[in-house]
Amino acid sequence: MAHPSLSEIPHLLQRISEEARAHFGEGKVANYIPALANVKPNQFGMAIACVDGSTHTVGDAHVPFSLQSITKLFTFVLALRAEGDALWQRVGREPSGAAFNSIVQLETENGIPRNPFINAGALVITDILTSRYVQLDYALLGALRRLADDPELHWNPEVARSEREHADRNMAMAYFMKSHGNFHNDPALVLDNYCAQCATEMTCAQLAQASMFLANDGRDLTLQGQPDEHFLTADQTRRVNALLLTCGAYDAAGDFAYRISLPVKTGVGGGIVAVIPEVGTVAVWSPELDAKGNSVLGAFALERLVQLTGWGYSSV
Ligand SMILES: NC(=O)CC[C@H](N)C(=O)O
Repeated sequence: MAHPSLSEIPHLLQRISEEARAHFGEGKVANYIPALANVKPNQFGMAIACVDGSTHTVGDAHVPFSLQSITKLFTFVLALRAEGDALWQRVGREPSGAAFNSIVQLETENGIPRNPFINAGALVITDILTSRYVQLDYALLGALRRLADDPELHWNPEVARSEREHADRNMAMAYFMKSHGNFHNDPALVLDNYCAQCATEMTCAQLAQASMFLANDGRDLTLQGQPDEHFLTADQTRRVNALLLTCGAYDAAGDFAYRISLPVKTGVGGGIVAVIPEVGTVAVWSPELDAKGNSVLGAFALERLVQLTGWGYSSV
C-alpha cells in the first residue's frame, strides 16, 4: 500500500475522528482512582508528530489528560539511560498476560516483575530512580519538559493525592518485592513518587512530540545538531520499541499487535502513544476504557490509522 503524503494527513485525521466518535459510550472512564472518575467521557483527540517536524491534530488534541501508565515508558527510558543492562537483574522483559495491577506472578517468580510496563515492574523502576535521584519528581519532570519542549509541564496534585489514598494494592506489591530483596527504598516514599509520576498531564500534541525520539533512532528533535541530541542510542531505541510492541498494552498486548502492529503504551487516563519508526509518533486520547484498561476509541483510531495508511509492521 502506498503511504500517504503529509498533505493527506489532516483529512485522514478528520475521517478517523468522525468514525471514532461513533463509539462513544462503549467503554467506562476509570474510577478506581476517584479523581479520574470526574473526567468528561465524550472527548477524543489525536495528534501525529512527524519526523520532519510537522504536527497534525484533530479534536481534543490540545486538552491535557492524565498520562498514568504512559509515564512508565518515560521512567523506563530514564532508568535504562542511568543503569543500562544492570536493570534486567531486577525486572524481566516478557509479556505478563495478566492484568496491569496483578500480583500473582510475583509470588512464583521471586519478586521479579515480568516487565517494566506493568505496575509491579514500574514500581521497581521508580524504586531504581528513587535511589538515584534525590528529587525524582524534578528529574522526571525535567526530562519530560525537555522532550515536550514545554517548561510548564506538571503533574496534577489532586490526582496524585487521590491515587496515593487508594494505593493499597500497589503498596502490597512493593512490600512483596521488598520481602524478596527487590525493593531498596521505603515503599511509602516510592509510592509518593509513583503517584506523582502517574498524575503527569500532557496533551496529545505534547505526548506525540515528547515520544518522537522513539521514531527517530533516539534523537530528540528539539536538540537537533547539539551534543546531547541523542536521548537514547539507536540500539536502545530499537529495544524499547520491541518492549512496547510486546508489553505496552498489558494483557491486551497480543490483541494490540494483531490490530495495530505498532509499539504502543497505554494508560488508564485514556491515552495511547504509538510509534511509527522513521515516520513519527501518534498520540490519541479518549477517556472511556475497555475491560483491560485501554482506551476504546484510542485503539479503534490507531487501528483505522494503520488500515488507511499502511503504516505499521509493513513500513518498518
Ligand atoms: N494502567 C494504568 O494506567 C495504571 C496506572 C495507575 N496509576 C495505577 O497504578 O493503577
